[in-house]
Amino acid sequence: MLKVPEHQVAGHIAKDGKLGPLVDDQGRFFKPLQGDARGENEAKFYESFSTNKNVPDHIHKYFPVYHGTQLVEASNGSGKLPHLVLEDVVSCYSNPSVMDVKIGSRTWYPDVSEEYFKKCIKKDRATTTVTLGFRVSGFKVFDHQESRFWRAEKKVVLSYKVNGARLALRKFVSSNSPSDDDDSPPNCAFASEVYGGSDGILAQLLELKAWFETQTFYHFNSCSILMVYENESILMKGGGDDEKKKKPVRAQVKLVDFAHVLDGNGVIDHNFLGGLCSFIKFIKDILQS
Ligand SMILES: Nc1ncnc2c1ncn2[C@@H]1O[C@H](COP(=O)(O)OP(=O)(O)OP(=O)(O)O)[C@@H](O)[C@H]1O
Ligand SMILES: O=P(O)(O)O[C@@H]1[C@H](O)[C@H](O)[C@@H](OP(=O)(O)O)[C@H](OP(=O)(O)O)[C@H]1O
Repeated sequence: MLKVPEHQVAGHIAKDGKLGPLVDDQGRFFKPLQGDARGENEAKFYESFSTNKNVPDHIHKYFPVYHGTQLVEASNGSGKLPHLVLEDVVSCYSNPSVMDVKIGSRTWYPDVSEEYFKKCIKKDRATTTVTLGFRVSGFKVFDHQESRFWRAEKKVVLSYKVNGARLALRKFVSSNSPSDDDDSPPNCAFASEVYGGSDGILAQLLELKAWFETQTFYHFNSCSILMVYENESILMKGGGDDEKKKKPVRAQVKLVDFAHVLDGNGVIDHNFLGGLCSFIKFIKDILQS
């Protein structure tokens, strides 16, 4: 039985009769192929990437596993539609905190229509895409004090300027109750466990950066970094039984949304690489502060 994903933080959402992704209980994420070139392009990317032997295994792990396409009953009631069948990257968590960050200082790319260019540049200028080389697209944090999720409001997220983006990255790893109009500064209680450490978010981003410094196969236009972790496992550390103490934090970085990936044609993806470097600097600053 397919259902609407509980932990989706951005993009097209399957509600109010709209077309959006679905998940099953086997850890698979079904993303409908958008009826235009975007769906076809994303499927083409996954076919190419999943069989590309030039991409090292330690890089493949930053992408959802691809299980082909399948006709399934669409969320908008329009009958069976082709869907990408992907690994549901949050299915192994019980209460995941999730953030989607769109990377790049532009989301448009050469040869798009005038209409698409205008739509993109408007949003790129209104958000931190142009100024920072990335923008937060959405996030949710598991609030332990209240034992429930807190979700950032989409219109607030899309209005972030530099300080808003910095604050969001701090809230994402804080244990004091988050809110959009909270005066108390985020305490960054989970920063060192989630962003830091030998297998934390920063280490993973640096591994990705090293690949982006040389890879010229693909240009990842308008693609997002998804960060996921479980704060429950951090809070349980140091107390409780041994099993709980051993539960790993499992902070993960995954790349998602490949509807606008182009062939790299032997050229470095400097739009993604530049955005990634800028994003890394923000994460480093939080760790150092
Ligand atoms: N493989 C996955 N596993 C779990 N969640 C995912 C996966 N892929 C995407 N998501 C969730 O869905 C959201 C939207 O994903 P994606 O960007 O691929 O969709 P989209 O509708 O093409 O978005 P946009 O409108 O920004 O182009 C992500 O922010 C994330 O929360
Ligand atoms: O950031 P938001 O507010 O969620 O807005 C969406 C986001 O900009 C997507 O990147 C875009 O899809 P493309 O990048 O594929 O164009 C989508 O366009 P759409 O609504 O025309 O699908 C927007 O709705």
